[in-house]
Amino acid sequence: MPKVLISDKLSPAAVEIFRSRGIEVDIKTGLSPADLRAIIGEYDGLAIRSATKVTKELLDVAANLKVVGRAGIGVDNVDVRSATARGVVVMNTPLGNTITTAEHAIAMMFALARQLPEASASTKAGKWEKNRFMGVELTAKVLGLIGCGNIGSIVADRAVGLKMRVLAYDPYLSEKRALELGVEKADLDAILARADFITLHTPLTESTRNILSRETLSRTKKGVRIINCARGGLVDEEALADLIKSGHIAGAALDVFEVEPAKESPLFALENVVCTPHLGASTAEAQENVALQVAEQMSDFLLTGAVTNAINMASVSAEDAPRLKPYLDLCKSLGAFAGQLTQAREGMLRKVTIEYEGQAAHLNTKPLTAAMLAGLVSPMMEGVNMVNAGVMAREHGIEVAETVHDRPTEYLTLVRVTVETDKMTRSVAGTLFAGQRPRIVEIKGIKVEADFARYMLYVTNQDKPGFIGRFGVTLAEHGINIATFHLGRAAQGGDAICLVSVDEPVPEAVLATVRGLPLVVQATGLAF
Ligand SMILES: NC(=O)c1ccc[n+]([C@@H]2O[C@H](COP(=O)([O-])OP(=O)(O)OC[C@H]3O[C@@H](n4cnc5c(N)ncnc54)[C@H](O)[C@@H]3O)[C@@H](O)[C@H]2O)c1
Ligand SMILES: O=C(O)[C@H](O)COP(=O)(O)O
Repeated sequence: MPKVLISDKLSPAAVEIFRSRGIEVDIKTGLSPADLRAIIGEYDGLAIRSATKVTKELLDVAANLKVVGRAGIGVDNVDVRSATARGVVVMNTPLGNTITTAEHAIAMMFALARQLPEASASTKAGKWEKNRFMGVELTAKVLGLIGCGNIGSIVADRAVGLKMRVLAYDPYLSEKRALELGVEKADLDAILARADFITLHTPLTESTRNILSRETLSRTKKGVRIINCARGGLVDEEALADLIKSGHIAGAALDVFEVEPAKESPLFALENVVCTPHLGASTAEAQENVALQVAEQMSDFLLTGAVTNAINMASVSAEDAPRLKPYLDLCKSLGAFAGQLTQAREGMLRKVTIEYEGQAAHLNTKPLTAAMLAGLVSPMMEGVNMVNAGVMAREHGIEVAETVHDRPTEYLTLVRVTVETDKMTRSVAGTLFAGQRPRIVEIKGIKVEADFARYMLYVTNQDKPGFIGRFGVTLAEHGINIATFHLGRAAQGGDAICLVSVDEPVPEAVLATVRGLPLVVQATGLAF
């Protein structure tokens, strides 16, 4: 039974889902990195929010970990690169808290415009300072959005409802989408120059880090108010504090900070600054949504192989997962077959072409290609699986091409892999027998029909009398029992192949003897 650790505060809905799906779950929040490292080896899944840091050091000792599920959006607390390298799927819940976070940004805008926190504190202190708190109206003001994805779009929608004019800066925002949202597509300079309020809704990346820097902040319209409910690090906090003190910026509302938990900041002492402790996603509704979603997604993955909302792997829907399962086995085995032959012949792998024909051409081929690559490169690289095979292949300079054929095929369904090295090109094709059982049907264009077996021996030879007898006797002399025996040839008297399944691995010394037999071109032992 898979075992999952919940290491941040998640709605109890998650626990219920895991348990109802038969997954063992432990809840241990607030662990130190060392304590988490000490126990992570026990778990197949780790469910987190933003507090747990999934570092390379943690992943290095997470021997059984298969999936990290982020109940929320941002995965900047996860070393996705290291997770991918270790073959761990990282998934998030991209829509569960978007409305709640957009509402927090709007709430922050109102709080800033009317100085609600200070007014409330002053009133509760019995001061009744009616003349101190003069606000500004939002109607007809310009709101500048930096980032107009899921959350930015909802903020835009609400702001349009408030009769604000909305400018949006987002390199991926199309004119059509801007029109639909009722926003004006703008560049960053236009936002800096024209916006009365600027709100950030991008992830923290190399291109967005410090997007509101001292330099860009100093080019904002005088009296602008800044809202950040996205990520700390998007705004230079020190520069922001200086420009508020100088009177150029009228105020700021921050839910996120460069260092969290934020215990001190030059901004905390300022009147026109509203701060919340990363509460953007903190509503009962959003937390229920993300907890349910992450638990469903992680359970589906651990129990059925379905992949939803993964950052580092192609999706496999719950509906597709059972249909793809035999194909994943077929592709992994075909890849392993081609990979073991290629390794044996010591050519540098340059290019892999994967062709899908018949029923296979109508499937979600991305995971199938990933499984094929995993099988193919695993004889050459350690720790490869479907998550990291593509990255590993790319890192080793292997070009990967995928072709889907819409043409009649002899088989109901067919997958072919062609491997090019600097010495040769070789292809292997397979089908599913009775829709379930992976079967090899072609090697190097030569027809052959064989099931995959745990141990196999692949021999190429000249099609002349005498080979089969000597080969059988050689194996018998070494006590190797042949379970199945399959032959194929390109033409009478031409190149021939022989694929046998055996009950145990064929020792290298026996392979050497087989290679020395008359008519044998090469012999390779295979394990699946
Ligand atoms: N405060 C919170 O509790 C809270 C809650 C949820 C999400 N968030 C954060 O909000 C951010 C946005 O979330 P989302 O769901 O809208 O993500 P999203 O991926 O739907 O949208 C992000 C948008 O940013 C745009 N973008 C990327 N680089 C950009 C750049 N250099 N300049 C301008 N735009 C750029 C993208 O094109 C995309 O449209 C994330 O970082 C997320 O972690 C915070
Ligand atoms: O990216 C997110 O989803 C938000 O930052 C929410 O973070 P939290 O789950 O820690 O509240």
